[in-house]
Amino acid sequence: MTDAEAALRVRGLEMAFDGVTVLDDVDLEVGRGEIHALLGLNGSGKSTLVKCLTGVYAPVAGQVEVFGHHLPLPVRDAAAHGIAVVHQDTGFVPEMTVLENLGASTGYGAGLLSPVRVARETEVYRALLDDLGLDIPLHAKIADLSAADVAMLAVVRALHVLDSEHGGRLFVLDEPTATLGRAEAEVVLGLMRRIAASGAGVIFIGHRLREVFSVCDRATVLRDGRVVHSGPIAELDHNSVVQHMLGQRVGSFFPDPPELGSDETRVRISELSGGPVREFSLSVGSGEIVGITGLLGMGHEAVPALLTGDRRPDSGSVEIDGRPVVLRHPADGIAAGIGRITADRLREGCWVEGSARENLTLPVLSRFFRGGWLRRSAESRYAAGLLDTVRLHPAEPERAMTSFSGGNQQKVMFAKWDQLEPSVFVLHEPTQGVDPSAGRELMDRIVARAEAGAAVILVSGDHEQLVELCHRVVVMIDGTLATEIPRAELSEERLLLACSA
Ligand SMILES: Nc1ncnc2c1ncn2[C@@H]1O[C@H](COP(=O)(O)OP(=O)(O)OP(=O)(O)O)[C@@H](O)[C@H]1O
Repeated sequence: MTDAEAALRVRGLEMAFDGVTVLDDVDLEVGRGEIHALLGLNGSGKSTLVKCLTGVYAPVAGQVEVFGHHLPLPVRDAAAHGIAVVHQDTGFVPEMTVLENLGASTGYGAGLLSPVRVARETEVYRALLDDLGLDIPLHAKIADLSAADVAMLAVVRALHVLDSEHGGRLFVLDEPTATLGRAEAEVVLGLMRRIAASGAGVIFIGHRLREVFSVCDRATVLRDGRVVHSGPIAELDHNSVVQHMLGQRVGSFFPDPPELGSDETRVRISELSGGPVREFSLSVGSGEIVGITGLLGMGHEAVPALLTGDRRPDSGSVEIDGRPVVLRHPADGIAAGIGRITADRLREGCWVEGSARENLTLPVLSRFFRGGWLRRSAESRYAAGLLDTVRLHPAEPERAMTSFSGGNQQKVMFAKWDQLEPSVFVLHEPTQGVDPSAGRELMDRIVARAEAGAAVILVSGDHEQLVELCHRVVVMIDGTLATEIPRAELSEERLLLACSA
């Protein structure tokens, strides 16, 4: 690649946390107009590399060139150098409105004598959202939006930086589609193609390899902080990518669901209504894995909160093992034996300021008190054991959640709920942000939980996962159950058709 063709050149990048090397002599080249996949298992160093490019972290050594300009390290004011990023953690302030969040990120009205120009900001962002076909109210609070809308807004914000006077040209997307259904992910992928076609360099970090293959030109694979492969995407396939990530051959990416032994109903949901969900009925048997899906906004993403007491239903009933359960509060769900993995781990379900131990033992803390004293070492040993069950290495329970990679945070959340051996396990996008190998491990655990007798409800926009893992899948349209597809008839095409019917 000549100087004129390169959007980004990274040479010999080194980064360490507390003396532990996490990026080791990393080279990366991204051309103008190219979409470049940055791939690797959870914790392989992808996000850290991006954070070095944006100045969040100061690398120990290395060189970074953007469009032929050598950037002194640590990078300062990445946007001014033309680098726009959508991070996994969007950093939006939940209590502020969409407009306030977007405006704050580009510094409107930041000076003493430059008041916030609400009308102008509204106009600019309305036009950007309209351009992308997004119907997100600018005056809604971020906290009230779905995870998918928030992901889209993060792209809008980065796009605005690219369009701004800073004139950004290198667009980095760190798992922008992780919480999105297929149709919504397509919007983001389409946006990436447009940005690349305009001559920008695009780095795409994602674990959904189908998306990577559909949109990327070249790929670089990191393993334990080192580049183990870099080249055209056409030279790779699903298996070879995963082999590069793992450094060894892998088996299937999905386990089969367990054989169904009995037709005993574990959970019966009858005419449940609340939020966008209307008169939703579903029965799931012991050992059964049932998927719920739909296009964004069709109500499937609101079902988990109704089933776990996070949102009080307006009407309808839920029975577990023939006994009615009242779901007014999350504690009601836990008491009834309902476990829940939330789709948005940073906002719900995870205490990000806490350690892995504090997160893991929260639901069972009383077990570790003796004579009014917390037996910290027993608690810590127990937490380490749980980390081992999800093969999280290193199994260091005292580490802050913020220092775990996104996929490893998801593993901690899984272990937290799985330890309670729920009789109904409601999983909302359980493998989002998890690499294919760790995803397989989590899915094995899901199957094991079903084999142990739980009714598993898998709410997901990942059609491939639903097809492989579920005994049947129900599709929601306009808040109600529209179609039910048995395993024998399940295919991604069938699901897509049912969702868009
Ligand atoms: N602030 C931090 N302090 C200490 N260690 C960190 C910190 N941030 C990341 N790490 C460690 O650096 C390594 C690389 O993490 P990074 O988040 O870059 O991985 P990743 O490839 O982006 O993973 P994922 O796909 O799960 O997002 C991991 O071992 C992680 O635990």
